[in-house]
Amino acid sequence: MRIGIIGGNGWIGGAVARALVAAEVVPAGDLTLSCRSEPPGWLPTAHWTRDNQALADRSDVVILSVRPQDWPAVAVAAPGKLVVSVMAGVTLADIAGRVGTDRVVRAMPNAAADVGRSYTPWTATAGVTDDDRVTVARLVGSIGSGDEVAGEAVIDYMTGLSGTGPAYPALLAAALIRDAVTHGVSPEVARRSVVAMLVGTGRLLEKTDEDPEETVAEFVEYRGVTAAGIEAMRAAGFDTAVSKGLAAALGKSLALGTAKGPSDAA
Ligand SMILES: NC(=O)c1ccc[n+]([C@@H]2O[C@H](COP(=O)([O-])OP(=O)(O)OC[C@H]3O[C@@H](n4cnc5c(N)ncnc54)[C@H](OP(=O)(O)O)[C@@H]3O)[C@@H](O)[C@H]2O)c1
Ligand code: PRO
Repeated sequence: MRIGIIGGNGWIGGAVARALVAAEVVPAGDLTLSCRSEPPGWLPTAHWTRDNQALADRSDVVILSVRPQDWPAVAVAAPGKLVVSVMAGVTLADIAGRVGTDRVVRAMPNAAADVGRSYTPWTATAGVTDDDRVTVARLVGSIGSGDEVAGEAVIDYMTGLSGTGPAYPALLAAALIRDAVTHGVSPEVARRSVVAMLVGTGRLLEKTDEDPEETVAEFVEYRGVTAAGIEAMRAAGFDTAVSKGLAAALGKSLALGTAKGPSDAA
C-alpha cells in the first residue's frame, strides 16, 4: 500500500507520516508527502513533492491534511481511490466531488498523534469497502486509538471536543499553574505537579474505566478539601463555561466547512 499525505510537512500531516513509518504501516519509500514551501530535511527516504497530482498518481491512499482554508486551492484528482481527510469542517460530499471518488473517509485526530495517543473518530461514505475500513483502522491505530462513528454530525462535533486534543486540559493546567504561582509555589514545582496530575488522571480513568461523573461524585461525597474546590468551581460557572466553549468550537467547525478561502475562514 502506497500512501500520500497532502500537507505532509504540517503539524498533523507530519505526525501521521512519522507514525505510519514507525508502526510499519508503510515503508518510508512508499510514502509521498507534499508541501507548498521547500521540502524539509526530515524523513529523507520518503518521496517529497510540491505536485499534489503526482502524489495522488503514485499513491493508493491519499490523506488530505491542509488547513480547511487552503483546501479550495488544492486541485487533485484521485478517481476511485481511498481518500482520508483530517480537515476540520470540509464535508465528505465536497471531497468526493472535487477528488472524483466515492471512497472518502473523514477522520478527526488530535495533536497527541505526535506521541501516539490521539483519539481519532472517523466516518465513511457508502462507497468505502470493508478492506478500506481495515486500512483506516491501521492508519488510526498508528497514531493512537479511535472509532468509526455514525455520520458527519458526530465528526463536526468531535472536532471541537477530542479534535482539540491537549488544548482544554492545557487551558486547565495553565490556570492551575498560574494560581499555584500566585500562592508562592515555584513555577517548576507547579508545572511538574499539574502535569503529573493530568497524566495520573488519564491513566486512572483508563485503568478503572470509571465514568468521570462518578469520580467527581465520590470526591464530593467525601466532604473534604476536594469537595470544597469542586463546588466553588461549579458555582462560579465551570460547567457553563465548558458548554459555551464546546458550542463555539462546534460553530467554528461547521463554519470552516462552508468557508471559501483564507479571509472567509479567519
Ligand atoms: N493541529 C491540530 O491539532 C489538528 C487536529 C485535528 C485536525 N486538524 C486538521 O488537520 C489539517 C492540518 O492541520 P495542521 O494543524 O497540521 O496545519 P499546518 O501545520 O498548517 O499544516 C498544513 C500543511 O499544509 C500544507 N499545504 C497547504 N496548502 C498546500 C497545498 N496546496 N499543497 C500541499 N501542501 C499544502 C502546508 O505546507 P507549507 O508549510 O509548505 O505551506 C502545511 O505544512 C487541518 O485541516 C486541520 O483542520 C488539525
Ligand atoms: N485543531 C484544528 C483547529 O483548531 C482542528 C481541530 C483542532 O481548527
